[in-house]
Amino acid sequence: MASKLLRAVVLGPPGSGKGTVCERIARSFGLQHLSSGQFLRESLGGGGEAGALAQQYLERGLLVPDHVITRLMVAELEKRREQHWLLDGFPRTLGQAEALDGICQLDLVISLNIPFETLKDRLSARWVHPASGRVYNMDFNPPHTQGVDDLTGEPLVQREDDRPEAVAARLRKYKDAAKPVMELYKSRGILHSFSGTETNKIWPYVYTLLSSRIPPVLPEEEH
Ligand SMILES: Nc1nc2c(ncn2[C@@H]2O[C@H](COP(=O)(O)OP(=O)(O)O)[C@@H](O)[C@H]2O)c(=O)[nH]1
Ligand SMILES: Nc1ccn([C@@H]2O[C@H](COP(=O)(O)OP(=O)(O)O)[C@@H](O)[C@H]2O)c(=O)n1
Repeated sequence: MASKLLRAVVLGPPGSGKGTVCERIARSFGLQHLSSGQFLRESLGGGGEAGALAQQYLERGLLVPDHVITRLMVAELEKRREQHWLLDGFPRTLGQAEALDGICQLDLVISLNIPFETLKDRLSARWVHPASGRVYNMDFNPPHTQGVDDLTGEPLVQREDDRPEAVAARLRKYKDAAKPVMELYKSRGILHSFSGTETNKIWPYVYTLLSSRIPPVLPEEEH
C-alpha cells in the first residue's frame, strides 16, 4: 500500500459528527486530526482585539472571515507538512478551498449528510470539555459522571453557538457556503458522501474507504 501522506477533509453541517468521525479515524489509523473550530476557539483564548472580534462570530454562529481562518490553518498545516492531514470543518467556503488548493492536492473528501431534525437534536444534547475539545452527548456518548469530563474531572459546558437560536442560523449559513465547495470536490471525483442518522452505521463505510488509502492500526470495531 502506498505510504504517501494522506490529505483528507471531513465536511458536514454543525452536529453532523465530523468531530466524532475524525476522532475514530485518528484512533483507527494512528494519526492526528485538526478541527478548525476547536483550533479557532483555542487561538482566540489569548485575548486581544482581533481575538475578541472573531469570538463574536463564533458566539453568534457566524463564519469567521476567510482570511482569518485561512491564515491560521495554512500556518498550522505548514508546520505539519510531514504528517498526515485530516481536517475537520475546513474548508467551509470556496475561498477557503482555493487557499487549501494552494498548499496541497487533496486525496479524499468525506461529506456527512445528516437530516436537519437530527442535527438540531444532537446539538441541543452536546456537551464539551473546553480545554481538550472532547465532545459528549447526553444520549449517544454520555460522560461517566453527569456534567464532568471523563479524563480530567473538570466541568462540561454547552457551547454558546449550540443554543437553539444560534443553531438555525448556523445550519442555514452552512448550506449556502458549503454548496460550491461540494460541487468543486465532486467535479474532481474526490467527494465521498455518507448519509444517515447514526454515526455507528456510517462508520464502517468510512473505515473501509480510509483503509484503501492508509493502513489501519486498529480493527474497525475498536475505534
Ligand atoms: N444521538 C447521536 N448523537 C451523535 C451521533 N454521532 C455523534 N453524536 C453526537 O452529536 C453531537 C455532534 O457531533 P460532533 O462530532 O460534535 O459534530 P460536528 O459538529 O460535526 O463536529 C455530539 O454531541 C456527538 O456526541 C449519533 O449517531 N447519534
Ligand atoms: N472553517 C471554519 C470553521 C469554523 N468556523 C467557526 O467555528 C464555529 C465552530 O465550528 P466547529 O467546526 O467547531 O463546529 P460545528 O459548527 O461543526 O459544530 C463555526 O460556527 C464558525 O463560527 C469558521 O468560521 N470557519
